[in-house]
Amino acid sequence: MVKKSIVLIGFMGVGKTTVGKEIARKLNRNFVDIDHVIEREFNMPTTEIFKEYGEETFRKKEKELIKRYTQHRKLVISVGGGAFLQEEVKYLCLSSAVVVFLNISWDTWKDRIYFLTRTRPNLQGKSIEEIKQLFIERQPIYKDHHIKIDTDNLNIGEAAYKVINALGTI
Ligand SMILES: Nc1ncnc2c1ncn2[C@@H]1O[C@H](COP(=O)(O)OP(=O)(O)O)[C@@H](O)[C@H]1O
Ligand SMILES: O=C(O)C1=C[C@@H](OP(=O)(O)O)[C@@H](O)[C@H](O)C1
Ligand SMILES: [Mg+2]
Repeated sequence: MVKKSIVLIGFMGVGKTTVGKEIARKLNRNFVDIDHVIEREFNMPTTEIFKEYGEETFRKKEKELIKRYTQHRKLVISVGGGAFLQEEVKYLCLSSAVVVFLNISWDTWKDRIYFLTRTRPNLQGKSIEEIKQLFIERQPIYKDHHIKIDTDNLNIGEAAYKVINALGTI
């Protein structure tokens, strides 16, 4: 098994946090969810950070923390769906970790929307058409990765298993 840290990327709600936790449990590694670390540092949920300080401040902190955690080996790290908007973050992850893109189709994703809007500032106040547009616009930022896993029709355990299997092949 690779000794590098594993970084999970993909659109909001694809399962980076839940699947990441499960991968870490199965591999007996420590798990870091960058959004959770940011929320702990600001002592408020992401939605409040966006409202109080703005997205730019959030992105700055996100980059700082990703820089810190990608220096470690053997972690499983879930980054937010917008982290790869920052070229430096993308470069840091690709050069020091194994980047796993969790992929989901729009058809599967749209059935999850009701679980997500309350906690995702970038979905709030948007119509389904606008969210679909964001989903499409975001796809290019995930195109650089080491492993791609299609998660449609997989439950959380199956998705974690598929990632671990793929890690064994590189
Ligand atoms: N493979 C899956 N099948 C069904 N539901 C899932 C799957 N992966 C994640 N979920 C659910 O989708 C929601 C968002 O998952 P989460 O891990 O927070 O996504 P992300 O961190 O990518 O934003 C949660 O309610 C989670 O339980
Ligand atoms: O895609 C985005 O812009 C964001 C995704 C969120 O993480 P998840 O991808 O874990 O939902 C979180 O970092 C923040 O709300 C911004
Ligand atoms: Mg998450």
